[in-house]
Amino acid sequence: MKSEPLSYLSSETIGPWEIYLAQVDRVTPYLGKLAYWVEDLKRPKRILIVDVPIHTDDGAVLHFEGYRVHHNTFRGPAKGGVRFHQDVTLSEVMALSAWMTIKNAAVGLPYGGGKGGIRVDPRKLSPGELERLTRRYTSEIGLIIGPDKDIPAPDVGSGAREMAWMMDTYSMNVGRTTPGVVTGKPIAVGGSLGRQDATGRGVFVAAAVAAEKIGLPVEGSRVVVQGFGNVGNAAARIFHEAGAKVVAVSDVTGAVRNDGGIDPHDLLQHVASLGGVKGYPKAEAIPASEVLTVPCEFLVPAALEKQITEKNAWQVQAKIVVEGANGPTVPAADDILNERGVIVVPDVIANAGGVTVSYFEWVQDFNSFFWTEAEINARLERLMRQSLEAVWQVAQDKKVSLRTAAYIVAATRVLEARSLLGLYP
Ligand SMILES: NC(=O)C1=CN([C@@H]2O[C@H](COP(=O)(O)OP(=O)(O)OC[C@H]3O[C@@H](n4cnc5c(N)ncnc54)[C@H](O)[C@@H]3O)[C@@H](O)[C@H]2O)C=CC1
Ligand SMILES: O=C(O)CCC(=O)C(=O)O
Repeated sequence: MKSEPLSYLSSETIGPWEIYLAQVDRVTPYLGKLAYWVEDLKRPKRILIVDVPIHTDDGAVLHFEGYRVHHNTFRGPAKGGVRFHQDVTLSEVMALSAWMTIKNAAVGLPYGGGKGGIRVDPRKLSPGELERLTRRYTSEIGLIIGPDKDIPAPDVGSGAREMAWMMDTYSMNVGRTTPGVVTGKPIAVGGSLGRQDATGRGVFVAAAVAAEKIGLPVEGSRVVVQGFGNVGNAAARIFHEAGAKVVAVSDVTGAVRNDGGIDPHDLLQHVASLGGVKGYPKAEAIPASEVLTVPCEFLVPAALEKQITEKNAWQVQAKIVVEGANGPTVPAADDILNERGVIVVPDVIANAGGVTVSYFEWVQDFNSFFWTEAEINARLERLMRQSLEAVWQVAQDKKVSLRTAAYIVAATRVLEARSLLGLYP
């Protein structure tokens, strides 16, 4: 794979939306006649900013800012998660929605791209306050969501519980039970088996396919995971079950390392009782910033954007970076890793397992007919394998990084749809 030009964009100044635009600029020369339509990729179709007021438990009124962005709907309804985090910005939600467009197209799901978020630290709200926040937000964005318009799902800070509240609020507002309005719901209200672990499982499959390509055995390999939430902990468990050794893990509370291996199931119990990996007694505490540079075969960033930058990319000691998170690597760091021969399996493929099983959930909800977990996992693995194999081939043929190759596949699908739909009038 040939290296691409070093980027002038510094991680200090670049925001998530600019990162996405830089990624689109890199793919444009490979789009042939479809480049005529590339501006479509650079503009979200629709942005909704909402005020979300709630009553706190002590009777005060608090206001939060919420967003729902439809980046694109050429290939189907918008689809993507909802983030509850204190640093959520419109630029971030725009980028996250655009990455959904690319991801859904890269794996061939019949969706456009959307994403939502509320700037809130959910750890500071009681369960009652969180429920009121989620319900009010759902009503506020109710105009633009729906099973055939835009289907939210979990992202950072939200999970099955919030999806149940969203489904119930939407259902109340439209007067009928509507499971297909959200995915990632609890099984009891129309959720899918396998969705909980699907993103982490997809990360594992992507890692295994990339490893096969370079003759690297997963069994006995070392894995480092940044972020031990839905994606990170599932990925760690599945790697561990496949015989890999998880040697370092971090989350917002801190980082721990044990070169002899950490049992992610045991770590999960520690996190469940103490709220984070900090203080895990069977590993050594290390500075959180060091986790990305611990020697390993697989590095799985599974937290937030802009973690691998031009500052630490030289020190990354992994053979393969598998992006569980969205946007963890800035373009300048992509170039450095490429230069150093570190393979980066990009977010838009590596973490597509979540939305893939969301798609299965949506299909099951429409049919009111539910599949077994074995069927779901097998279909997930097949789709992830096929998608990464196709992207790998493009990367070889065009001599580009896997990220640019994934964008070539995805942008071609999105813009082909645009060219067929035409412009009105
Ligand atoms: N939940 C899903 O199905 C999908 C999630 N993703 C992406 O995966 C990433 C993680 O999402 P989830 O696991 O769902 O979120 P989560 O809320 O379940 O977990 C986030 C984890 O990241 C940790 N974290 C936060 N800031 C950190 C920091 N500065 N350093 C280290 N760890 C930090 C948190 O402590 C927590 O362990 C996000 O980028 C998200 O967009 C991508 C595809 C699907
Ligand atoms: O499951 C989904 O619909 C979306 C998951 C998501 O937000 C993502 O892939 O980044």
